[in-house]
Amino acid sequence: MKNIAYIGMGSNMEDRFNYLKQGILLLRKEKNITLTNLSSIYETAPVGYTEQSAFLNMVVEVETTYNPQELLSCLQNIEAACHRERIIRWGPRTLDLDILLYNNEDIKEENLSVPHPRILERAFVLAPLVEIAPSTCILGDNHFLSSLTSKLSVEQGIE
Ligand SMILES: Nc1nc2nc(S)n(CCO)c2c(=O)[nH]1
Repeated sequence: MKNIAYIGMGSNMEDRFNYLKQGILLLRKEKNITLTNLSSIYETAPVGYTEQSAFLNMVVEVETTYNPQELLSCLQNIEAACHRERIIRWGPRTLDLDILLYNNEDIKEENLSVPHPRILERAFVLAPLVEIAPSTCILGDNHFLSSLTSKLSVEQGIE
């Protein structure tokens, strides 16, 4: 069973570009993951914890036979291989890999929420995501994020 997932990638420590490249190379080595699309790389100002360097962000589309927990574990192993140390929770990192979307599934588990809970607040995620997967962000169809977006719009009285 092939699953489609979108993974947010970010780095703001040391050689940021090389960490993104390393992350992509390690993803490509995974036999249960096929990279099917890569966004451009965006340089973005830090949000949340702003006392840190600018990030390089991108989003990759993958096909995978991993279930969400297996995919999460794989991404955490790749982060560790890129010397990811969680010193300050929202602080600088060599490589950050977040599951943004997994099919159209709504996952709420102790260690995993998909769609990513802050996806709609983060231009550094939405810009690369809409670049490679516009249908995930267009109102009107039944894609889960669209329904999330439209729900947010209604809640905020936009519509
Ligand atoms: N621009 C930008 N700001 C951020 N703040 C946090 S936390 N992060 C890490 C997101 O998991 C980022 C990021 O990747 N990019």
